[in-house]
Amino acid sequence: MASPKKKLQGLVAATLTPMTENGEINFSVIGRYVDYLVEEQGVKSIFVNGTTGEGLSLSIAERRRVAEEWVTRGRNKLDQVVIHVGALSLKESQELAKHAAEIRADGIAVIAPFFLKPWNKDVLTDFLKEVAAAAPALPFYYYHIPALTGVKIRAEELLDGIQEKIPTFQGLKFSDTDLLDFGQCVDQHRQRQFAFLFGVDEQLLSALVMGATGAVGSTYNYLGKKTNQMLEAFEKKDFSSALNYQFCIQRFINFVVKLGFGVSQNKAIMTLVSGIPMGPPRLPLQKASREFTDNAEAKLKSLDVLPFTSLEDRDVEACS
Ligand SMILES: CC(=O)N[C@H](C=O)[C@@H](O)[C@H](O)[C@H](O)CO
Ligand SMILES: CC(=O)C(=O)O
Repeated sequence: MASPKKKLQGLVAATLTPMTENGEINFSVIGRYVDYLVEEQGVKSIFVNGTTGEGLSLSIAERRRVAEEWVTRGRNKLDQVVIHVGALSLKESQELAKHAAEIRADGIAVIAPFFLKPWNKDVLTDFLKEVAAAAPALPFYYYHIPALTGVKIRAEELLDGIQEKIPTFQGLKFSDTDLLDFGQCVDQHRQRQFAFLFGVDEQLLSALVMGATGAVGSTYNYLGKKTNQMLEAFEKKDFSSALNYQFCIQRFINFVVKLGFGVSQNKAIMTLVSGIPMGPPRLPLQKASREFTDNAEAKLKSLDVLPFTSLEDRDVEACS
């Protein structure tokens, strides 16, 4: 059984998968990427090969190599490296789970299969159980993202009795806006020491109120520092500061959502903010436009959330 050694908590960056202009994975920048997260963003845990990492658009061989590179580069620098091993094929998912254990990742996460779908809780649990069993020593997290998988089984229902079926079950990554469902997951399992990781970055403060123990998200790659300030304010019960930080983050996310925001745009923003080239996404995604990047840059500057912002760029929106 998985040792509930260290609980996954705080901010977890959902890593982007850097690519070269001709669409191959650019392994050479992953070391710099780790240092950037730790030193510039104060983010010490990562979630690899998920939505943001285009995990489902990579081959199994690529997913293995990407996972290996993050684990290797993150050694002695990162707290935890969780690998998303979800796939449509149970066999592939098991292979990836086993591999994650071999390379000594800190945990695995799985989304619901989304083409031929499980239609009820028991079938979904059976699938997850088979994957978890391929890595019996690794903490297992269910990754709930109904808008993308189309599997709308409520997390609260799924969690009911799950540890009896999946002894390594250790928590939930909840990427949905249904705070009734999320709150009931926390309420019903509080005593079990599960990790409740929220995945809608622009609403994290509401999830903290509901008992989230951490968060996994794409924007922590470049808004990690700002979000950490929100977490600190929340810890200190300084709710008005926490709300100011959340609103600041929301102003940015709301702005880019209106322009069209997803993995491609996250790659462009991360390249801009960190200076580390993330490259284009892989088809079926398309590279963000130059216009998007220019607009996002101007917005980040006006909000004063980034190191590159100079005082002259401040305006009334600036978040302090
Ligand atoms: C659908 C998706 O990619 N969700 C991410 C994590 O689950 C989030 O980090 C979002 O990118 C973020 O909340 C912005 O909407
Ligand atoms: C956001 C997230 O958790 C993912 O990219 O999978």
